[in-house]
Amino acid sequence: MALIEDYALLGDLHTGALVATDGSIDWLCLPRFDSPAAFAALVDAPDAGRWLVAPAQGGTCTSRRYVDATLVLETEWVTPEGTVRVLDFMPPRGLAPDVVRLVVGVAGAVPMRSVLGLRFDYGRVVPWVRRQGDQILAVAGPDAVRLRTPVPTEGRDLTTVSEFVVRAGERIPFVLTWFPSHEPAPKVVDPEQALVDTLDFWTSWSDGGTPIRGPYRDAVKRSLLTLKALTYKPTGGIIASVTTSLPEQIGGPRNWDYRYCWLRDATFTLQALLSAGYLGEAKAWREWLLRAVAGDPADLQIMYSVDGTRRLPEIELPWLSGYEGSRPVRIGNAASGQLQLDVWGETLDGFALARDAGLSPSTDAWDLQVLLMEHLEGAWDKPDNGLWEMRGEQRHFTHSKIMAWVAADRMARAVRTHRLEGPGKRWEELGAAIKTDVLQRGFDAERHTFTQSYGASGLDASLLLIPRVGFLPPTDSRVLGTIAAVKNELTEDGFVKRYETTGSGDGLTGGEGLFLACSFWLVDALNLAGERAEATALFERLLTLRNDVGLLSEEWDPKSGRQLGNTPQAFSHFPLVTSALQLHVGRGHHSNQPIRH
Ligand SMILES: OC[C@H]1O[C@H](O[C@H]2O[C@H](CO)[C@@H](O)[C@H](O)[C@H]2O)[C@H](O)[C@@H](O)[C@@H]1O
Repeated sequence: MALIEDYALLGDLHTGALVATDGSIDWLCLPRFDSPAAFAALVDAPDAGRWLVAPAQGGTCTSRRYVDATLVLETEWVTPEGTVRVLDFMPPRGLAPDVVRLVVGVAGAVPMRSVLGLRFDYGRVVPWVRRQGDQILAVAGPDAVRLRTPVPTEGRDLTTVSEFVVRAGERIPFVLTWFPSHEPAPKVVDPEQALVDTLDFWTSWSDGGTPIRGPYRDAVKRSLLTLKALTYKPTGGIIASVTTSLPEQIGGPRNWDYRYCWLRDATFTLQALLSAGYLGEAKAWREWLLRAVAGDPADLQIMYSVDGTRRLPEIELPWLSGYEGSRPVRIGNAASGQLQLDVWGETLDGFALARDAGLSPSTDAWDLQVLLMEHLEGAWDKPDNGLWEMRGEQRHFTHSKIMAWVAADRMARAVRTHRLEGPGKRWEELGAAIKTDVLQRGFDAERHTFTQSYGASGLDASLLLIPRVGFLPPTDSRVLGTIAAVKNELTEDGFVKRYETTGSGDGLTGGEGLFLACSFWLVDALNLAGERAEATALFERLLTLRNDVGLLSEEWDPKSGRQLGNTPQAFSHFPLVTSALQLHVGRGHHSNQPIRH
């Protein structure tokens, strides 16, 4: 079984595939990020669908890398018979999704094997497969897949197997294409041309941002490419991750479906993309948001599907055994029905940032911001589920209230400095009232720290964001006290937990790993407070947790030294970008300021 950090990402801005170091694609949803998986071995076993292309002797590759700043993956095996590379990629989407695997002989003559086991509907449906000339066609229900390759294929144990030898200088392609089963098969792509197109697409996207300099350039570029790969091109929606149910603790039940657009995650992603000069993505995000949240602001959801669908019922898939036995495997996400008050603040903060970063104004966008703010005026003092989406009793989360202050502050500022129309004075007064409330009820004067919720003693790493959002100055003693308390009580091996799960009342059993985003937020809080050396040291340790191709999942287990949770995770890659850029420029920035570097 592959480790979570064994996976590299392929993507075509509609969906994504995960390839393990043994050459097996173990996860692929077709045709869209949140469609049923055709390869679900990731959360079960090879029987649940996968596609292996590797030397016949099997085993982990010798090395792999992405080709320059692209999502073309090059996996190399040095074997006793010779050396072979497999180039894996998903070409920019034409009419249909394709996965291309190009086997390239480098030296000697290497016996190779391809084993394709398609299992539609998350491992459940074995398609009917028939041969048509040099291609095979697999059909079941709404799904059809065509595999085209010049090497012979044969059916074996409900899989399609090719055994062949690749010699130095030879290039042997496999092209897999999905299409709706009721439609004619799409035109076959030329694999070599598709390679050129894919390299061009990613290279020109990567060159399109503000040039990144400094020691963390490569890490930042890889994170930006990963964030871009998590955007759904037709709508501009940004998903949290391509996977569902990779566990927050091996064997545990905290396994969630992240193939959706959280307003919180998308706004943070926007901070990273805007700081890197990607205004086009910011515009697409704004359009997506305007469409998704249209309607009564009271009905705002914290998350939507990539096309803005609201209903995301959470169900368990009992036939899947889970990643290393971590059950249940879930699709859909019940958090979509929760009240998470921070989302208003993050969204309005995102709009403020976009304004200052030079995104052209839009009347619709301002009207929406006013409606959101007006709704929050009547809702900010309610108990909620908080940004960690706790499933226990609702309460007054300090972070949620701080983000309500952010909303009021950004809106009052927009009226004041951008001359936009609205009751600026009223919002200023509201901001002041929320601040007083937080300072009185969310701060434990005896321990000199902010607390997770009003009147409670537990801590919460989201409070590290206080200086970044500008709620208090970074060297305010209450901020420094909170940083010290988090470091003392919420860290393990220097990395940060989001909160202590035991006794937290989060409504869930089991525990979880250290949360990577919170560790980056500690970097930012230290950087803002002038502790640059400590911030840099922690940031550089965080970089060592990335896998061989620069990817991070959501969490880290310091005991086993393994990544945990869904992968790759936007919530880990966007703070990598914003922390790195702030370290590059030598000072911290507020969340609504573009990081000019
Ligand atoms: O751990 C409990 C919750 O975990 C998920 O939420 C987390 O991921 C979200 C997407 O990245 C992020 O926005 C949120 O802040 C995180 O807590 C899961 O989606 C929830 O259903 C679950 O309750």
